[in-house]
Amino acid sequence: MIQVVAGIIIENKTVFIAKRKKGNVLEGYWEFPGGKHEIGETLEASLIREFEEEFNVEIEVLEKLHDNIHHYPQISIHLHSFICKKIKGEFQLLDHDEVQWVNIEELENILLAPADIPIIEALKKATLNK
Ligand SMILES: Nc1nc2c([nH]c(=O)n2[C@H]2C[C@H](O)[C@@H](COP(=O)(O)OP(=O)(O)OP(=O)(O)O)O2)c(=O)[nH]1
Repeated sequence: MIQVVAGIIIENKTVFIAKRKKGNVLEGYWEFPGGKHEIGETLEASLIREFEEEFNVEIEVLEKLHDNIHHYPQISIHLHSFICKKIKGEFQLLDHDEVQWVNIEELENILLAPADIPIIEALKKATLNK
């Protein structure tokens, strides 16, 4: 089982998602950006590192949103998602094919990585009265 972190950034009621690059596992699927947790790091530190590596932005990790285990044919992942905020920089496309901001209600019409599907409900609940 690998530990994976994913960051959820909401601005103007839309959420930031990125399309996985051609040639990567889950190529063409959209994800909440992040990546594998590395030994010796906190989950939050992994997420900050991944956003810097993949988009050259600095984020602040605000709160845990959800976590779930998903079994892919080749690998099982424990996915931890966190609500984050961009605090510095403009998004640069360094490791994805595309990015977009989508309304939370539109997320279910997007080809999200299968492990990310439960995050949609958690996100709807968390933002219900906001
Ligand atoms: N980053 C991210 N990975 C996800 C999500 N959903 C999901 O199933 N995954 C899977 C895809 C991969 O099997 C794994 C994360 O791997 P990754 O390739 O993004 O990790 P990484 O940036 O550390 O990549 P690398 O060092 O192996 O190149 O988790 C998601 O929302 N975000």
